[in-house]
Amino acid sequence: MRVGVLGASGRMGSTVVEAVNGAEDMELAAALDHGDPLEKLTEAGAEAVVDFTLPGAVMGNTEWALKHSVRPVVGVSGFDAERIATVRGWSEETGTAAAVIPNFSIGAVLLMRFAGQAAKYFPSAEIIEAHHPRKIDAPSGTAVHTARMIAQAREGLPEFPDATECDPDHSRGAKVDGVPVHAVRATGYVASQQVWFGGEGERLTLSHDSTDRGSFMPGVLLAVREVMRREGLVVGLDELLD
Ligand SMILES: NC(=O)C1=CN([C@@H]2O[C@H](COP(=O)(O)OP(=O)(O)OC[C@H]3O[C@@H](n4cnc5c(N)ncnc54)[C@H](OP(=O)(O)O)[C@@H]3O)[C@@H](O)[C@H]2O)C=CC1
Ligand SMILES: O=C(O)C1=N[C@H](C(=O)O)C[C@H](O)C1
Repeated sequence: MRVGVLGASGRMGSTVVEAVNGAEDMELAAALDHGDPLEKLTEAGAEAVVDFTLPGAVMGNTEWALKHSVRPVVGVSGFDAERIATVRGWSEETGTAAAVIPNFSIGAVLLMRFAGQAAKYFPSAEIIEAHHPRKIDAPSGTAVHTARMIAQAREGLPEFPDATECDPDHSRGAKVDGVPVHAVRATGYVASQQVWFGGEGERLTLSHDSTDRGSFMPGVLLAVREVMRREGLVVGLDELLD
């Protein structure tokens, strides 16, 4: 299969270029970055395109890819429910499959799955995510997706207990789908996340660390293979794991 990469000079994009070049069933059709015309994808016969640009660029790229029958595998963060609905609409309209994957690392995906499983058993839950200081968005896409899974699993249950009345500096974190999320940006981190659950007389902590961007590559290659044989929109790698 012929695969294009957008954001190919970036931290993730350059790692994806290496991974595609190393995959026996894939050929790198085009490696594009800022200023390169998207037409190069169709000229090079790309069937799928992996997008690791930035939140401000990704929607235009995805619309273009879908309208030109190039299947997008989107790794860029910042996908709220509205963006997902828009991409689903384009995918349905064009009959072209797509994938939006908030986190390609198997460990992070399992953490999210376990958080969804645990959520209904605990009255309290908070998310702490930590990333390298060059990340431009907060909270992380992974934290947003995790919060959504926790909120879905807790539908109909009481709100988290919290007596805070005064918090002018938002020390209690951002509320994403009602779940407090705390974002750390610090040298030495690639991508880490913890979910803290609290119950009467007990605590459960789920913790995951990506220490190298190689951790995302098996998931990227899996998503490319799957988007080539599926229809519609896939959201999250969880759907693609056995
Ligand atoms: N889903 C997942 O598992 C993961 C997702 N991410 C997400 O991926 C995204 C990229 O992260 P990262 O690689 O660290 O970021 P980088 O800033 O290192 O890379 C982004 C690259 O995209 C380029 N770019 C920006 N706009 C365009 C455009 N319109 N067309 C083509 N290229 C463009 C940038 O160029 P320039 O610098 O010139 O602007 C840069 O080379 C982020 O949203 C991040 O959160 C990251 C890791 C894992
Ligand atoms: O910017 C990053 O580095 C990462 N971004 C994604 C996110 O926002 O969740 C995935 C991973 O956490 C790394």
